[in-house]
Amino acid sequence: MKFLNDAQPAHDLTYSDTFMVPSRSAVASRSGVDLVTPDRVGTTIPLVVSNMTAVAGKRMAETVARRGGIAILPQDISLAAIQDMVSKVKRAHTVFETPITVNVNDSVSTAMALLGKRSHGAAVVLDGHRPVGIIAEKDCLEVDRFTPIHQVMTTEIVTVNQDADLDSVFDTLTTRHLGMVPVLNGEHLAGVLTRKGVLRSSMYTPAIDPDGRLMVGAAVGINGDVHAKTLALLEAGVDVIVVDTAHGHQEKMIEALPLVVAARDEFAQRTGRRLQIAAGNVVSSAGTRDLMAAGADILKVGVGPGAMCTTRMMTGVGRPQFSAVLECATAAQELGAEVWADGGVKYPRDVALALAAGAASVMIGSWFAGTYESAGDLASDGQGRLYKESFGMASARAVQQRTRHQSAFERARASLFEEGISHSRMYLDPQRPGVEDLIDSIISGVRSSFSYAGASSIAEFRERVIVGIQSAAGYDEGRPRDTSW
Ligand SMILES: NC(=O)C1=CN([C@@H]2O[C@H](COP(=O)(O)OP(=O)(O)OC[C@H]3O[C@@H](n4cnc5c(N)ncnc54)[C@H](OP(=O)(O)O)[C@@H]3O)[C@@H](O)[C@H]2O)C=CC1
Ligand SMILES: Nc1nc2c(ncn2[C@@H]2O[C@H](COP(=O)(O)O)[C@@H](O)[C@H]2O)c(=O)[nH]1
Ligand SMILES: [K+]
Repeated sequence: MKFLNDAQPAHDLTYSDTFMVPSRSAVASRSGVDLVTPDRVGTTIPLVVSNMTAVAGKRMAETVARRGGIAILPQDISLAAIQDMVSKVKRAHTVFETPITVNVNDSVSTAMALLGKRSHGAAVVLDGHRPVGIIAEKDCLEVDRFTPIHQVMTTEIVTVNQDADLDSVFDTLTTRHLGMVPVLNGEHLAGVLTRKGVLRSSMYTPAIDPDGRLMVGAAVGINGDVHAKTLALLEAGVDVIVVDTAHGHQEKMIEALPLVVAARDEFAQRTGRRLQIAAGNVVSSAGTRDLMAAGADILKVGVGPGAMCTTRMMTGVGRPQFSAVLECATAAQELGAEVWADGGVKYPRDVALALAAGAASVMIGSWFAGTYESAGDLASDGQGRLYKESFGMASARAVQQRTRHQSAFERARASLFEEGISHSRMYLDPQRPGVEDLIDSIISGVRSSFSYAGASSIAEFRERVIVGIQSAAGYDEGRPRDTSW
């Protein structure tokens, strides 16, 4: 990366302070841009879903991995729940989407409660294991909540065989005006396909493990038996370990990392698979180097940019994120490591700028909280707008949950150090209510950024991109206006 006119900034920069200047480009098509990440995790797009309880669960993990990213399951969840989630992600199909299923004898209220869990807008109705109908929200309007589903479902359903080619499935969906089709393996339901899903399968490459199953990561904290916790996550089948704490550049982290590395190496010796270890959060080259020396392969960068984060207002500590990523990525790459830019992403441009600063991948939490696939339950406000509740992992709410096994005194003490928001509403964008809709917009934005820079890969983008510094008026000029002024 070069600064425009070689102007070294006099102060630290946020994503909003920066812009990229187009260069002469030989990239003929945005579709030709390859976004495979250089962090050796195995993702094919540079997106990681934050380990936040309100965001990353099994539906998020499966959906994001199918499009080439990865979600990190939070450290606050019990091992049994992690094992269950990982096994569900690993059983999910890499092309067919996992449907919502209900039983013919379930009530309409059951279907209504489940429809908001995925973006299909409909559930497949099963009689035993056999699909016999489809139920959508429109079928549930103006009927009694206790009505059995078989009385209101659509029974004339079109299905496709699992061996059908995707082009013909797309044609079937288009000509029959269908939102989705169940995919059958014999009589059994193997998944569903939607028009957008078929298109996406032609544009994205799933993030898969050596056995061809979708990838998922998990986080571990720095307290307790870190070695045993890491081994348990590895045994559960996770594909990357994230050692996560607010202040990553602390000695407890430097002591914990070698324990994580030892567990990873033991696992590698037994299975032949050596996974990457991400650790953070840091915002300086000194922090980067110390955590690398302690064994981190990937550094997680960001203190205070997160949408749920009150650290900067509580403590004054942190660092504007563009500069933090730039400094840490430069230090990491000198020694053969990579960084993830963690937090503060609100627009596709922020992802492109994080990559310009040298990130190998970008972590997103709150933006993805406002989607069907995030972990929370869908709610509706007074005006009928749909939202999900989100909260920070250092909020009173998360700390209470995390410390539930400690003494009342310990819990009260921990609650004094709250550095996050406990309740926030993340509204679903009516145009982009599913996480894949957001991924589409991010990835199309980033592919386009790359083509403006004349880069067809992350390595080339880093090499070629020219970054300028703008005033608040410069940023404002770039915003679209949806009303006259
Ligand atoms: N990226 C960011 O800006 C931030 C992210 N978070 C996220 O919140 C979650 C919880 O993290 P965390 O609060 O570290 O909780 P943890 O439960 O992981 O505790 C971290 C440990 O580090 C000790 N510690 C020492 N100094 C600090 C410090 N300044 N901040 C926090 N811990 C410190 C704590 O001791 P003691 O409690 O006794 O002080 C505790 O033992 C994580 O997912 C983290 O990523 C939280 C804040 C900022
Ligand atoms: N200071 C805090 N930081 C938090 C908290 N919960 C999460 N986080 C960090 O934010 C990012 C996600 O950023 P976003 O802008 O996409 O939401 C996450 O990965 C953590 O590093 C918190 O309670 N306090
Ligand atoms: K913030």
